Amino acid sequence: MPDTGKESYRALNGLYVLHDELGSGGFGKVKLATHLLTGQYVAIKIIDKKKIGNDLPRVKTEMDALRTLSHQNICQLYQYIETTEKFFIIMEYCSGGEMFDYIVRKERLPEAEARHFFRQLVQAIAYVHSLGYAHRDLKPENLLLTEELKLKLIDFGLCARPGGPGLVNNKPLDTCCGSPAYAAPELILGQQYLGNRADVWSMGVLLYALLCGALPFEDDNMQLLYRKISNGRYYEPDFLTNSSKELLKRMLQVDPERRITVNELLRHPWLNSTYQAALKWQTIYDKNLVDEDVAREMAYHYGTQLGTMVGKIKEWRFDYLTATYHLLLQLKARGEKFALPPPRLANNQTGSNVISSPTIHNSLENNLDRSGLSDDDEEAYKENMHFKPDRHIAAGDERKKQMLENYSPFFQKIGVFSSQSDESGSSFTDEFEQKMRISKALSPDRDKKNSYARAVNEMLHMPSAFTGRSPQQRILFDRQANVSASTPSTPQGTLSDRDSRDREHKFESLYATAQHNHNHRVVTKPQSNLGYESSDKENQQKNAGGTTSNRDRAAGRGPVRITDDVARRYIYQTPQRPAYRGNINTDSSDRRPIARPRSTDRSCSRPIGLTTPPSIKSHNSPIDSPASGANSSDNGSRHTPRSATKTSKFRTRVFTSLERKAGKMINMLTPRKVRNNDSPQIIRSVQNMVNISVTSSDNPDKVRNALVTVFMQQNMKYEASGWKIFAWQKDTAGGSMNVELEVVILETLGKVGIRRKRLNGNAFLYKKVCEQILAMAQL
Ligand SMILES: Nc1ncnc2c1ncn2[C@@H]1O[C@H](COP(=O)(O)OP(=O)(O)OP(=O)(O)O)[C@@H](O)[C@H]1O
Repeated sequence: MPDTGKESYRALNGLYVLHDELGSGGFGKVKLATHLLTGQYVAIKIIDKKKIGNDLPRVKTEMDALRTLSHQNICQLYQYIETTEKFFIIMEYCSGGEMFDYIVRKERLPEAEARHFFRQLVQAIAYVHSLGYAHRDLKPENLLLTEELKLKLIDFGLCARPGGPGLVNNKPLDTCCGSPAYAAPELILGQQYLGNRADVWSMGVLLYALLCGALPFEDDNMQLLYRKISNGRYYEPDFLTNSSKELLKRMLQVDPERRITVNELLRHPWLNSTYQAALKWQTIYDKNLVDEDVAREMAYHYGTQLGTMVGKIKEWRFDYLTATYHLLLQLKARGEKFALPPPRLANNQTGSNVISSPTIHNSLENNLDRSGLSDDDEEAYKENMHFKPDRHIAAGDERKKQMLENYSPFFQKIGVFSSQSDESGSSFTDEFEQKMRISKALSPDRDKKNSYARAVNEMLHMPSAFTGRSPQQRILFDRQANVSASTPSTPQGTLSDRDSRDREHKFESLYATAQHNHNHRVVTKPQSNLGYESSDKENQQKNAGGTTSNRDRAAGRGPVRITDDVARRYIYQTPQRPAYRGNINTDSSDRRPIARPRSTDRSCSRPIGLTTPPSIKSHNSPIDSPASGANSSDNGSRHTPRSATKTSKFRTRVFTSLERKAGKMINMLTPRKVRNNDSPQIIRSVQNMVNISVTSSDNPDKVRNALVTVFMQQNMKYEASGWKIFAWQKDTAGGSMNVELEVVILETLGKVGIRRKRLNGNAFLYKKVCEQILAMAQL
């Protein structure tokens, strides 16, 4: 049966609302989403089972690792859902984007800042190794940043745990994997190797990239690249300090036996220079400890005893409960309110005798050690905390249209709820969700709007299995009952001391809030202590007026005013001009969308020096993790390794930024609206934009034609749709790169701009292509 899209996402109904795409891999995509109960953003990796085929073990490997690993510098797994068609991996959302983009923006990092990031990477890797894992695919694309520029390691699809749980990483592996430019010599020579030693080499390459803005080993020719790596000779720029040079030398040591170990790294003077405290690599999360405040809040919401709730949390089932716990814990760590909607039952009592850690996460998580940053670094750091890469901004209007289609049920719900707003409590999302599912399951072919509306209506009158009352009756009951008398005390006081208005409106506005916030770009920053960056004047004005704050709204608290304006925003459309396609390849199989190839194992059995380059098919080691053992080699031809696409075209000063050359360092911005269906998107704010090139033209048609002409001249594959042009190109490592260029109008400058976006693939190639195209277009 064909994948009907929405149907295959049914498992998320009532739990999450999907938003823009954050990135994509060979097997699927990663989407931004809102966790409805807490109103917090999450990232959901959606993997299509049909597409992964024999690579299923890689997903299992990643899942096993993510379930085990929990560390402040590793992207936290929240929930895992498997359906017949898909895997949904729900994770912490890292809104700061990829480390790669950060380096690109800064060209190269000052030593203190490089140290600041590198310390966090070493912490993560020391922890990973301590649990017997090796990551084996370390590169800047797999390091994400949070809004606060905390580093988070992702992508454990290639990791190995050779010794099994709890054993030190000392059993040799022989599966060569990862990205060629980051691979250790012993890997590319096809020798057996120790995963932890190989990771240290890749970290050396990473450190070099941070400090120099270039890769130490790079060549278009794979054979030459391998030769350079196995010789271990690289260029040392003069600006590197002696201490940096010494550290790099020890990490990029060809002989793994002589290479610095992670333990030595932790104590190395370069890492600790100017820092007051030694590196704390241990995790701040202890699975045996549950935060009492958070558990109490959840117990209150779910109408159960505290002891029972703690027990449930400690099962770490990675279900919605686990996700809710982690998200609340994060809110608490940031010093924000973490209230859930009112309880389903108002008469449950608290338990006691709980092992709890009310302060541990809070105190540790907030104490990211910045003592090694100078005042200047700190300023630059703060400034960059507001940097957000392009891909995290609202996507085009086509997506808005799609969202309108996808989420019309939510508007149905909003309609019902707003008419009930005085009465509606917030304790019935579960029933609602259940009803929606039942309704959809029973009548998949019926008009969805009607079935949702009916479900909502029925739900409002459906007697609860617990109380026998319908939600409407229960709201009245809850109001009459003295809730505070039956609610447990918390360290902050009784629950009734809290903002009851927040609670009453919470569920009523959950669905509305998620969509409203997202579409109005009330950025639900996980790190909202940095201040809100709403671009929505309406919201800012409301804030100034002292009504519901953006923060409250972002957290799903407080009433959401649903105006016609909200609905209007959904109808902005991407200009639907007939798509015209490049003249290169008319074979439909070669058209967009091209899924980003994943990193994958590749065989290194053929040592360097042979005329035929090593195959990129995988071969497996019996010593390797059991999961990786099932990766069959024939799969290598199905999925081009993403890693192979990322690093081959790396020249000296690869990070030389296009924006810098143009003197137009520009930051992320929020798209507003389009003028009409035939006009490009209008960008109002031009402050700090990084992903937009300003042209000298005020004629969008001319700019678009110029771009298309260059694509044609260059014989590049492209496809134009409306004001967007998608292009893709193969790189020497066998992968590909996809770029999107969009013609936009920069309102304040009165000029046409070109918004660039790397959809997937080799980041370095992306930069090069963008530079070439824009230079040739002479705009
Ligand atoms: N938690 C997250 N928060 C924000 N963005 C994310 C998150 N996880 C992934 N992304 C984005 O999605 C992209 C793809 O993610 P990821 O590398 O995990 O996919 P993949 O399919 O495993 O890719 P690969 O081909 O490298 O195996 C990342 O490069 C990143 O830009």
